[in-house]
Amino acid sequence: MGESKQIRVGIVGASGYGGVQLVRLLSEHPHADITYLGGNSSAGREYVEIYPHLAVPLTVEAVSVEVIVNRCDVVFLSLPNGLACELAPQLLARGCKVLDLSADYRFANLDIYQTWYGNDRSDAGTNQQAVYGLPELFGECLPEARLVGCPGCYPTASLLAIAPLLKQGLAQPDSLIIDAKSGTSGGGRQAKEHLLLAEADNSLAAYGVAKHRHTPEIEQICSRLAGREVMVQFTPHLVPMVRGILSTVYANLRDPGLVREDLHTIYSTFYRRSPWITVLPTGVYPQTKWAWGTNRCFLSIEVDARTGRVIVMSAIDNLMKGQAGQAVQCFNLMHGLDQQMGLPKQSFYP
Ligand SMILES: NC(=O)C1=CN([C@@H]2O[C@H](COP(=O)(O)OP(=O)(O)OC[C@H]3O[C@@H](n4cnc5c(N)ncnc54)[C@H](OP(=O)(O)O)[C@@H]3O)[C@@H](O)[C@H]2O)C=CC1
Ligand SMILES: CC(=O)N[C@@H](CCC(=O)OP(=O)(O)O)C(=O)O
Repeated sequence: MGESKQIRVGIVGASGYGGVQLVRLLSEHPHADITYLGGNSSAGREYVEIYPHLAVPLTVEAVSVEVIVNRCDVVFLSLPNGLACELAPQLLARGCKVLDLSADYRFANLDIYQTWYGNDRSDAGTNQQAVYGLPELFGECLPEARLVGCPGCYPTASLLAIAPLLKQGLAQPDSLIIDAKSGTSGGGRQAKEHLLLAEADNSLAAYGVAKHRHTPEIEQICSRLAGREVMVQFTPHLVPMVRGILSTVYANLRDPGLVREDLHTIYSTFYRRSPWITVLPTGVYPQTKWAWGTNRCFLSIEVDARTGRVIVMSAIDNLMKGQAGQAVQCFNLMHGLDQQMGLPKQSFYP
């Protein structure tokens, strides 16, 4: 039974791509009232001026902890990395729950965060309280959570593909190779040269090879699942499309005698209580377009009997299951609500 009262929510970073998804979803959520929108360069602007199609009658305000804690029960921080770790300790101390969409609260070990993100931190105590917001793996921690570190988009797609392999000991952990592709909205709304239409369109390239900051995030959770240190090979690519991630994972099977039907049964059982995960029929491979605008993750499992490798394909919308949709799923579970509440189930197609 969920809470029946309305929950007062704030969104900081409301003008960004994550922020606008949150406004879209939460303005239609039956148990949420948006009471605060925060920003930096957009502060002082009417939200309808920034996003006329949403017709939300609020003004973006400069960030003020005092105002947020007076007006909100929960706040979503959809900000560049390194800002949430300044705000969250103050918000939590004043009784406001926090869902952070950046990387600030994704790492149990802050040394790893500091190595990869370079920000100095003085909030180790706060960081210890954070729950990694991937409900299909850690959902049981969410009802008690006051601080959620929502996962990155590539880690979400990749970990949902990998989890059954490691949790059930089906694959050799150090053989994991992740080849992932993202649409350009993954880079956010801020102007960046490589995301200009003339640069990104009609072209395909890898980036961050052997050094992308989602590598340690994926490794941290793989290590938890495998019960020992795991390293992965992760290569992201930029695709000339707006939304979507397709993550293709390769691993050596411990038992090369397994066939795809066995793995299909194992994955279907593993995700039997996960309404946002669809394990596709054998031989059907996912398209990012099937997840567009929804919180769904489509998985497909194949085995190459010649090499003894399993190949798992995972498709999500990076702005939904990879970001704002997943944050709303976590918000629901934090408040005893149905995890599907306020989240679209069917995509546009074509
Ligand atoms: N895009 C994606 O697919 C995913 C992104 N993420 C993470 O989510 C977070 C948000 O990403 P995204 O929405 O793409 O980013 P955007 O660049 O689209 O938006 C960033 C937002 O942060 C605000 N902001 C920046 N600096 C400040 C500041 N000093 N004070 C207050 N507000 C500030 C901006 O406000 P203003 O316009 O007013 O300056 C803007 O609203 C990032 O940490 C990102 O890594 C996670 C998963 C997926
Ligand atoms: C296409 C593209 O540029 N994608 C982004 C992923 C954004 C994200 O989720 O990164 P955080 O860990 O900072 O939240 C990137 O590769 O940096």
